[in-house]
Amino acid sequence: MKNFGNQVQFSVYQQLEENIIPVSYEALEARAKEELEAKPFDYVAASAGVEDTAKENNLAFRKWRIVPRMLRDTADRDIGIELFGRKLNVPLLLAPIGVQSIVHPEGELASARAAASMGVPFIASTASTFSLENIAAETEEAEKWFQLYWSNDHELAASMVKRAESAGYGAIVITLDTPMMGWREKDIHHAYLPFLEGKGIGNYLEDPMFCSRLERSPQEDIRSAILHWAQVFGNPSLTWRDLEFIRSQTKLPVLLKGILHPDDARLAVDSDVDGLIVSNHGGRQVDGAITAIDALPDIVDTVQGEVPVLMDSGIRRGADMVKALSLGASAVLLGRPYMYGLALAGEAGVRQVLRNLIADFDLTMALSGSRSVGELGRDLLKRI
Ligand SMILES: Cc1cc2nc3c(=O)[nH]c(=O)nc-3n(C[C@H](O)[C@H](O)[C@H](O)COP(=O)(O)O)c2cc1C
Ligand SMILES: CCCCCCC(=O)C(=O)O
Repeated sequence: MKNFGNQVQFSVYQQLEENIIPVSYEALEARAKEELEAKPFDYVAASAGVEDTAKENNLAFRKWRIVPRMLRDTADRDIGIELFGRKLNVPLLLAPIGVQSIVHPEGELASARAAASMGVPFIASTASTFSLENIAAETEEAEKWFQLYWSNDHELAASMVKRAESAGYGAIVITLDTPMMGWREKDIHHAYLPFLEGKGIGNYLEDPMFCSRLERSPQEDIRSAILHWAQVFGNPSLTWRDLEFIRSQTKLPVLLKGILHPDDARLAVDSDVDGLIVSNHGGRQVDGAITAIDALPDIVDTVQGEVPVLMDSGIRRGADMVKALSLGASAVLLGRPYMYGLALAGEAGVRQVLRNLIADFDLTMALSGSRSVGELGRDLLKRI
């Protein structure tokens, strides 16, 4: 993408393009709160405990300041990168987010289409409303990854990985931080878990291994299928030794999501994984956990470039992207902002969230004196 920020500014200032959703993240969230019922809004917006980590995820970015460089000829620039041998328009992916139909009936299908139209890889969650095959069909050749919640039924986990490979997904992301749900006070207050209403289990209901475990098909007895899902969803007994099993099931790159400790980063690299995602799950799991941007530098130093290190949790604006990439992230994942775009305007809303973020990133990078992502480095930042 060349000089994308200028193109967007031009078309918006000239009113060639309309703003269909609020531009600022804070206004976007506030509008989504007005539009959605309390239960689904809180499911997306809220986090674990007193939500300290969720708040700090955003504030921690402010402890890093960009020190822009001048007279560096940024007239002609390119924000593309290469990841696992594929070219990406921008160092950005859509984070895996489950059960998107609670905010919009087209859920993941709309988000995946918007991502594909912007050249941004979509990471489909195991907990998607729609099956991974249906999501893949919406995006055809576009780059997409599959996120695995590793069931305590190993054959079910293997079956999902194989389905993802057949459906054209380009990488497997194993999320390690959610073998069970964190203590999410607002959801508990509402007594709300969408999965128990049969939402967000499309990948299970269409899985032959899952269905083979049921006495009756989900069409005949959805209640039993939901109860079985609740029994097999997570696997808190996994250890580093188990990773070899998933590795043996696929030739795709395997990334681990939810790494925060440098020692775990080392163990991951030594376990032959292909990439890491530094993440605290948007503060939804361990309240009080270190923020992802604070965890990132030590992990990058530990990994020493052996595998790409991606990050999420708190990416809201272009400056956040510049800071994460300057600290050594290869790319970042966007989470809640696109869910609010989806809630307000479906596919077009997600596209506009992406448009604004990418334009902001392009301009912030250029105004800081870099022509390409490869030029971003720690020398551009000061910690205050
Ligand atoms: C509503 C919601 C559902 C999520 N579902 C998943 C999921 O199914 N799998 C997963 O790995 N992460 C999931 N996440 C975590 C995101 O992938 C990402 O780590 C998080 O949103 C980053 O925080 P941020 O959105 O505040 O930037 C979910 C997050 C939200 C808000
Ligand atoms: C039983 C836990 C399912 C969680 C799936 C969605 C998710 O990751 C989230 O944060 O919410």
